Amino acid sequence: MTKVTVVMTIAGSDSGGGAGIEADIKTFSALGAHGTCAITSVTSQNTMGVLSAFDLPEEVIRNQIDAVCSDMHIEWAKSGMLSSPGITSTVAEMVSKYGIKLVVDPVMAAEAGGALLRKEAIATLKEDLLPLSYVVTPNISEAVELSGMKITNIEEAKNAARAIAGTGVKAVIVTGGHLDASDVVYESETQEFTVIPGNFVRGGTHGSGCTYSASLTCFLAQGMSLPEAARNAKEFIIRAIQGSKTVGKGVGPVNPLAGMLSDSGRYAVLEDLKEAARIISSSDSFGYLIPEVGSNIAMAIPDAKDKADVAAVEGRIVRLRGLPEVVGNIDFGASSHVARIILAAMNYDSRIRAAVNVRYSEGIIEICRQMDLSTSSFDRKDEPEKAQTMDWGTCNAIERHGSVPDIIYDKGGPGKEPMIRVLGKNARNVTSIAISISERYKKIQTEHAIPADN
Ligand SMILES: Cc1ncc(CO)c(N)n1
Repeated sequence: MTKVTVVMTIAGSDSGGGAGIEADIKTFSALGAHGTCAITSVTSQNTMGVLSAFDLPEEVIRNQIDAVCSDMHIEWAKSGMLSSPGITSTVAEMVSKYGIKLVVDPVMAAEAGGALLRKEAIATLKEDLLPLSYVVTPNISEAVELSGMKITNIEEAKNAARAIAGTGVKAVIVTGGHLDASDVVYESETQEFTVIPGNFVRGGTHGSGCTYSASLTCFLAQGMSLPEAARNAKEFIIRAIQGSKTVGKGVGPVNPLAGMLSDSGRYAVLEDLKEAARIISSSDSFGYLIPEVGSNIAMAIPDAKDKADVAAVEGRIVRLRGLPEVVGNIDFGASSHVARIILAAMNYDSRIRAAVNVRYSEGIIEICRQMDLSTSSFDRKDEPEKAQTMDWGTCNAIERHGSVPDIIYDKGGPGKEPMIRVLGKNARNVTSIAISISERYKKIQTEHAIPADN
C-alpha cells in the first residue's frame, strides 16, 4: 500500500453533480489525492439553478471534521459554500482546532443563478475565517463584494486583492473574468503580485470556482509554492472548462477529469530534470562530489508506481577533467538505483519525489550537519537476505529517523561503494542542496591543497 496525500473539502452538495462537494472530490481524485469531506449544506440544484438549500446542523459539520481529522492527517483543506454566520464560525473553530491550512472559495452564488450565502455571513467570513486562512480565491464579483471596491481592470483587481488581504488572510487570488482573463495572486507577507495570464475559453463553467480551488488545494498539498500552484490550477481549470459536456438544459458542468494532466505531470518532471542537469553541468564544484560509479539525479511523477514513472539521466553524471559531464538523455525508466530510493521514500511522504546520489565521506556528512540537513543512514550488514538493498536501506533509514530525512547515506560493503543520497521535492531542489554541499567541500579540499581524488 502506498501513502497518498489526504485533503478535505468543507462545502455544500450539488445534486446536479457539477459543483460543490461533487466537483471537489472528482478534482482531488483526478490529481491523485484522497479526498475527504464535511458537508455543510444539501442543495437541490441542477444546471439551471438552485431550487433550495438545507443547512446541516453545526454539530453535524463539527462531527464530520472531527471524524476525518482524528483519523487522517489533514494539512490542507478547502472550504466552499458556508451559507450562514454560524456555519462559518464553526468552520473557523475547526480549522484552528486542527491547524489546517485552508483555501477559502468564498462561494456566493451558483453560475446559473441562486444565492448560496446569506449576506450576514460575509462579515463572519471576513472577521472569523479569513484571518485563519492561507488563501482566498474570489472571482471578480466575489472580490467586489469582499473589498467593497469596483473592479474593471487588472490594477483595480490588484487593489481589491490588497484590500482583502487586510482581513489577515495570507494570500488572495482574484480569478479570471478580467478583460484579459488573467488571475491576480497577492501574497501578504512579501506584498508581491504575480499575474497569471490566460485566455477566455469556450465551455461550461458550472463548478469552475469549486474545481479551481480544489485543484489549488491539491497542488499546495503536493508542496508547490503559491504562484506555482496557481499556474497549475489555472491550466487545470482551462482544460476542465474545455472538456465540459452538456448534461442538462442549463450551464454545463466543468469536467475535472479532462483537466487531469494527460501526461500525469511527465512533461513537468522532464523540464525540471533538464534544468537541474544544466545547473549541474555548469557547476565548478559538483565534480568534487561525483562517486566512482557516477552520480544520477532522478525525479518521479506524483503517484509514481514503478521505475517507469521515474525519470533520470540514461548514462549517469561522470567526472571529466574534474568537471561534471551529463552522459546521455534524460528519460523515464533510466535509473533503477536512485528510482528505487525515491519510490521507497514516496511511500512515507508523497511530496519527496527527487534524489541525487553523491560520494560518501565523513567530511561531507559533517558539512551536511553544519548545513542543518537532517541525516539518517543504513548499514548493509543489517540487511535481511531476501531484501532489495535500496528499498530496504531507504525504509530502514527513514523509519529510524521518523520521517524522510534530507540525506540518507551508507558506508558501503564488500564491493559496494559508500554513498550519500540527497532527497527532496524536485530535481532543482536537490540540485541546489547538492551544489551547496559541493561548494563547501571544494573549499575545504582546495584549502588543504589536497587534489580531488578520482
Ligand atoms: C453546493 C454548491 N457550491 C458551490 C457552487 C458554486 O459553483 C454551487 N453552485 N453549488
